Amino acid sequence: MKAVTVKNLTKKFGDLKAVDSISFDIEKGEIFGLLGPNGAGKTTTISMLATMKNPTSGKALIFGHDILKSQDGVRKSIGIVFQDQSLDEELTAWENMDFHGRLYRIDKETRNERTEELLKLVGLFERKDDLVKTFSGGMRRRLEIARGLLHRPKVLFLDEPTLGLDPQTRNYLWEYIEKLNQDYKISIIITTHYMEEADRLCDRIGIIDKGKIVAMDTPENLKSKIGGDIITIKSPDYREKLSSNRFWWSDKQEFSNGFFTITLSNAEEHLTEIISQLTKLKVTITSVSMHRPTLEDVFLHYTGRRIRDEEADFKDRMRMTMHKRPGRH
Ligand SMILES: Nc1ncnc2c1ncn2[C@@H]1O[C@H](COP(=O)(O)OP(=O)(O)OP(=O)(O)O)[C@@H](O)[C@H]1O
Repeated sequence: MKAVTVKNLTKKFGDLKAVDSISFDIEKGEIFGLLGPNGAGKTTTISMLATMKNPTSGKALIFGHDILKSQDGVRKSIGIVFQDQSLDEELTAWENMDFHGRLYRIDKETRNERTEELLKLVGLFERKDDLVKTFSGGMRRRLEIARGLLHRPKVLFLDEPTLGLDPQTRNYLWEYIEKLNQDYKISIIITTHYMEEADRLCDRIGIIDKGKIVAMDTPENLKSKIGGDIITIKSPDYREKLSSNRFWWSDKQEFSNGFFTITLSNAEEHLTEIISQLTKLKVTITSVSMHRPTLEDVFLHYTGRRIRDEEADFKDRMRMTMHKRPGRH
């Protein structure tokens, strides 16, 4: 049986199709990523799968439980860590876990056993008696993940698990996520707008834009489908200086957000010539870089746009500011 089956799932808010007829399957033990910019429809998708929002149309099953007809069955099968923190800051780590266990009617002995095991898994056992309000952002996120696993879900939803965390904490969290996937063999659905996160963690990725899945495969296959190497030239006036010019060196050229991107094989052999041609045409070149295709290139290839990192970073900063406000739970 598939862990998750999604068929033509759609969610409309008024005229807006936030999720537009998406379909995918997830295997048992697989880490599946939904990668896309802010507003792409990632949170809405997992809210429907977690029975928190009803779809406008379409169907989804979690280990055979229909998200509309068997909501209890779905809820028992899933653990959720959403973007907004939902821990009680005035309770200790242990108390937060215990409270959650009671909600799921887990008996005391099992609760204690699992709480100890999970707090050890996420490296918080030593801090079990400390109030959550003394925890850093990364520790809180780890505690939320441990809590989401307490009732032994078969599928774990992680909505932007490392949003707003610094790179080092993000790395630690990735290690914990990998470890729990290996130790518990649970299926994990991650939403993220961080390409590196999707690349590192996910067995397969669905690239989502404006409510639609535009590509779906393993990170490696997605990148290799791009073909060749990528040369990125930052230039404010490329478009105006070259207008409709196309060069022999590649039929794959994109211009987006002030960056001119050329895809071709053996890029290093052609780089000097490309730069000299552009210089002759008086194109202003601010910087040049050359790399193997990344998931950002994959996104650009399928959508003609970049994942708007600036906007995402702005959102991260806003969230951090909000979380630092005293008294926020
Ligand atoms: N309750 C709602 N009412 C109206 N529009 C909504 C609602 N929830 C989401 N949307 C809209 O649906 C679209 C998809 O939002 P969603 O939150 O699923 O995106 P996302 O990919 O998760 O991005 P983010 O990480 O910013 O949350 C956006 O245009 C958003 O404004």
